[in-house]
Amino acid sequence: MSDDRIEVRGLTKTYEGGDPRRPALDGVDLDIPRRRFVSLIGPSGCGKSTLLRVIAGLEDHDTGTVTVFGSTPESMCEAKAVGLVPQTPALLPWLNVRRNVSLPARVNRRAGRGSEDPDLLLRMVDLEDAARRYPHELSGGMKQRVAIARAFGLRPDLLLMDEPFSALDEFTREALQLQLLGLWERMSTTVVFVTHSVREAVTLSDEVVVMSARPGRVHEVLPVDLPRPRDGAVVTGPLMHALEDRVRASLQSAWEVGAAPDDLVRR
Ligand SMILES: Nc1ncnc2c1ncn2[C@@H]1O[C@H](COP(=O)(O)OP(=O)(O)OP(=O)(O)O)[C@@H](O)[C@H]1O
Repeated sequence: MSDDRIEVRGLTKTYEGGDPRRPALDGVDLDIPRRRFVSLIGPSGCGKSTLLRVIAGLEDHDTGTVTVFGSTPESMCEAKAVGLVPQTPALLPWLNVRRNVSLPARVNRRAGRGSEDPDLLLRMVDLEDAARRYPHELSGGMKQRVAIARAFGLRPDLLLMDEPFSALDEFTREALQLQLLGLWERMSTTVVFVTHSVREAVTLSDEVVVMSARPGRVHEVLPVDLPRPRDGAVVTGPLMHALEDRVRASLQSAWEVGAAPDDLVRR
């Protein structure tokens, strides 16, 4: 057990009422060192969200072990050391943007943790001018920026993000990716990011974890040796395209594993 990484060993999980021959997770092994940005990608239903929720301490598992920087997921969760950004931002509708973003400061004071200056966070996601607006007055992209700023406000040791940009148009998505990287570089948080976009996974990550369905487990971990910052020249360069092709090929072979007859898969 190490305090400088997330360690997942032999993790299995079958949901109540689910078919025991088709666990959501079936022997997941994974190491994520502290301060890395790691993306999970894989076919629909391969268990990405389930893995995220188990690491977050929000979901039980059946067998195997999960330790997050030397602690259990549940104790990390209780200590407010883990943040979760879901696909749909859950903002408090009766609080304006600034008060939504400053909410963690109050929670953190109770948990004895420091927190980040809300005005700095709003600047970093380019929302200073919207500080007094209410959630119903914001676009989808703005709401997600508020949710991300708020999540970083907790100064979490670990931030788990479940397809946070999937509902956004491509232009907004790319702008938010850059803002997210800016926050991550400043806060040195460990980020685990679920996405269906190969380009997004490669743009953001130090490593891309490709998962297979049936069995739901790690198929391959691909390092992303692109320089940072990931500016225009980097994300349009030949190395970027080569890495995207590499991830696509891995996804294809992960998909072929999932498409194999059950008796072969489970042998
Ligand atoms: N609450 C639940 N109850 C029962 N089964 C569930 C539940 N949540 C997920 N599952 C099942 O577990 C498996 C993995 O689901 P999960 O949502 O983790 O996959 P995913 O890779 O995140 O999928 P997607 O990419 O479509 O979001 C699927 O077969 C799904 O139907």
